[in-house]
Amino acid sequence: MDTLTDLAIDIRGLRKSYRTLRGGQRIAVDSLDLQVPQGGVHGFLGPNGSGKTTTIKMLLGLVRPDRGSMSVLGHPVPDRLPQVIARIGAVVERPRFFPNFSGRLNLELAADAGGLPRARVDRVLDQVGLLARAKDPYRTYSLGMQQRLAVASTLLKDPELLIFDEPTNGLDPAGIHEVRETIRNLGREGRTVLVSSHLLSEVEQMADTVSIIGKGRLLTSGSVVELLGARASRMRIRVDDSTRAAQLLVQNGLQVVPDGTALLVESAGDPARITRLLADEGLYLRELVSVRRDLEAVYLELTDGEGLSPDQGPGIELPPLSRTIASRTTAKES
Ligand SMILES: Nc1ncnc2c1ncn2[C@@H]1O[C@H](COP(=O)(O)OP(=O)(O)OP(=O)(O)O)[C@@H](O)[C@H]1O
Repeated sequence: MDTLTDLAIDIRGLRKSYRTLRGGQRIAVDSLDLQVPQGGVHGFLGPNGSGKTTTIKMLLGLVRPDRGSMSVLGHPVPDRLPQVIARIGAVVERPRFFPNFSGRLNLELAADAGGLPRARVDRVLDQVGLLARAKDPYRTYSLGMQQRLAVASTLLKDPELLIFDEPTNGLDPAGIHEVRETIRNLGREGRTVLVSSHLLSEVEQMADTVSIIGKGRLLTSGSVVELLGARASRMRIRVDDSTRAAQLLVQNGLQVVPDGTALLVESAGDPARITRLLADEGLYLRELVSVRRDLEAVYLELTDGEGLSPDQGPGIELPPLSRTIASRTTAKES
């Protein structure tokens, strides 16, 4: 995401406020910066009410921003939206299809309405894995299938950029899996997909890059690997004499933080080195756990911070790791 031309979406300083019933003001989106690189799946993450839908609606010209600039595929929007809309497919609200018509007929009608060739219908049904059920009435489709039909209808015009607002909301695990796979495949085809969600684990599984927002502001963004990798080599160790162990590790150039009765070793590298350093001094590990930072932990740290005050700008530093999930190698020597 380096140069402007690499960006599918570029949002700067976007703001939208709504009037409340009591005559006050609710800021839905507040000085938001969002850069989405071209190609692949970009997760747009934030808790409920953090401004994702409002942002997406502004991008699509459905809601007028108070201020800020937006460009999509190199065109400033909303001014140049008519020039670029044919290259964008979006599913923002629950799609409406005729319940008694088949999936195929529904798409044929959508193709006719959009002036698109009916010949594309079977191709897009195949892309979302619905070809085998194309003849069945829409009302017999599961929620996951209904959502995939909505995705198929956006694919009719073969868009470069796809925008999905919480596409797995209300789906059961099987439906979530189907929709997730469909989205992943679209990213692999080289399209750009912006997908909003409040579910980190879900985005972690389908996104290449991610932006996390809270209270209408960007908290952090980057590749999923970068965000997860930042503290990937942190280890939690437990020994009987943790004071001596900490001194020894620090003397050997390692950064050590107390964690209850355990010690956290930053950038620990090869666990064998720690094991050896300690054992050479007669300190034996009771436990060694590698602590992997997953997106869920990053998200919790950043948004848990509902204490985030309105004047805190974008790109705040990640706070120290207070919650860690995952673990998984436990070596015991005693
Ligand atoms: N039309 C509106 N009138 C007044 N307030 C609104 C309107 N639309 C959104 N809001 C408020 O703006 C804030 C952001 O809402 P938005 O729907 O964009 O968040 P979101 O991140 O998409 O959340 P969710 O996942 O729950 O939809 C919320 O406080 C919401 O109540």
